[in-house]
Amino acid sequence: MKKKYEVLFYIDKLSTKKDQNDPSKMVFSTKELASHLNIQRSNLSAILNELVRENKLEKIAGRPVLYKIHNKLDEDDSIFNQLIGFNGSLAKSIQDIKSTLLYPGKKPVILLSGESGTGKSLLAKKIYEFSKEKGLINENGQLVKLNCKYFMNDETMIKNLFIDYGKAALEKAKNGMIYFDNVHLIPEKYKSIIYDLIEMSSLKENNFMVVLSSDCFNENDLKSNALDNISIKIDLPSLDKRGLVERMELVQGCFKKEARKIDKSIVIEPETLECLLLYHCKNNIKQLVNDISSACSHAFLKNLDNNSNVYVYLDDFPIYVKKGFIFYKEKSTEINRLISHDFLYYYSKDSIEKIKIKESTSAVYEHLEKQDTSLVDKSLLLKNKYNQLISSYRQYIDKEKINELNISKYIPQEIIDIVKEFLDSSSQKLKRVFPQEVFIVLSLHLTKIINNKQIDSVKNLV
Ligand SMILES: Nc1ncnc2c1ncn2[C@@H]1O[C@H](COP(=O)(O)OP(=O)(O)OP(=O)(O)O)[C@@H](O)[C@H]1O
Repeated sequence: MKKKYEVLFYIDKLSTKKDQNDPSKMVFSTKELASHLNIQRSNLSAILNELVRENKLEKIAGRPVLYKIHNKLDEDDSIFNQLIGFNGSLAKSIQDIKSTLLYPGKKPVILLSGESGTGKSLLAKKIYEFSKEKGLINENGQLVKLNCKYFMNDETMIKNLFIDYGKAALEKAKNGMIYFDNVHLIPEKYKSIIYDLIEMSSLKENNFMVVLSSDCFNENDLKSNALDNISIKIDLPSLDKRGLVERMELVQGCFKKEARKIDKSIVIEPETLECLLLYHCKNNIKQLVNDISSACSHAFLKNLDNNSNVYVYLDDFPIYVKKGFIFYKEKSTEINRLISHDFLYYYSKDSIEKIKIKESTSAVYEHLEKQDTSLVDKSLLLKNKYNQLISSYRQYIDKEKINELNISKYIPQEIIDIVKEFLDSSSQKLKRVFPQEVFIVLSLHLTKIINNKQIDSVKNLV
């Protein structure tokens, strides 16, 4: 690693450890740094001045001259910050990768482990870009990707990996980086090629960095001697483990990207966003990205003739996306915090806007009335709307301690009678008993609709 980055990384690390509330403790003299880093003072001064010129350090004039980090490394790290989750589920992994890369010594070998579609290739690309920016690999060094998937069943290809295609790839990766994808797919007897690859990477005439990726389900297959040389293993979380806030960021990012592609705004209903946050994505982010992209192209083709915004409906997605509603109940609190049900979401290439919709024009009801909405979709939509209704009224009912005995304080008697009659006859027809909560919610909801939200006792409802 270039000495310059060793110095910068060291100061950044010390600044993190020192008391950040006391700026006087975040500064360093050349003497102090020279003794810690074991670099001659004259060489160190030259490096420090270069870092000041590059705007990475600030020089504080005086005796002795002091230096401090201009921007913390984390703050000016625009490469990893492009990843969704850089300050959340990926924060520790990114910090570990940076520390490993910047630590003096020979080039590290990094193993990225995670289920399919969790972002291994994208992270490998960011490692390449970061390494290039920090001078760890050559300015002209290329990123070469070898996917074991394509030669796992082809013995000749595996054997020739270092002779034909492989040789050409190694040549191309000289002074750059090789990303060896899906290494767990290499048959056991050929695993030693990974070991050879790692050995070759450090030879002066090759000098490339090695990043490997593997599916975490097959980790045991990797525990062969061939992989003893790995410097660091990074586990990428599956989409379920990233949490809904990050998933929302991913969904929003995808719609913005699609809007950029078609150069039009994309309009999404809140119910669609809910399903996208909740459905089971077997192939993680990759599947989410693909499902959103195909729905957008489907909607775009339907709207080809007009110049207005492209509306992407739940119907444009496959049925398994719509089934996301099934999980609404267990995640309703978090979903309600993230998605506003009375708004339509407009995505353009560089902005997201929310526009209020009236209850009467709610997209859900429009959908229910549409001829081509299937019965399954209708029942899913209704079930979801019902769950939303219950959870939004429940807070109010709990707060006001409303029950069957005191409900007449809040609801006109005619409405109470109508709801009672309706539930009694439904109960007989459907042969089921409705809980008290259903009676209270229906009464409140009906009052709210009839009075157009003007009754004092219910006007604060959602
Ligand atoms: N942190 C992230 N932020 C934004 N987009 C991401 C992130 N991680 C992955 N993606 C996107 O998800 C998709 C899948 O990512 P990627 O191809 O890197 O996954 P993978 O783990 O290599 O997949 P596979 O195992 O199938 O090869 C890509 O479109 C990528 O841009």
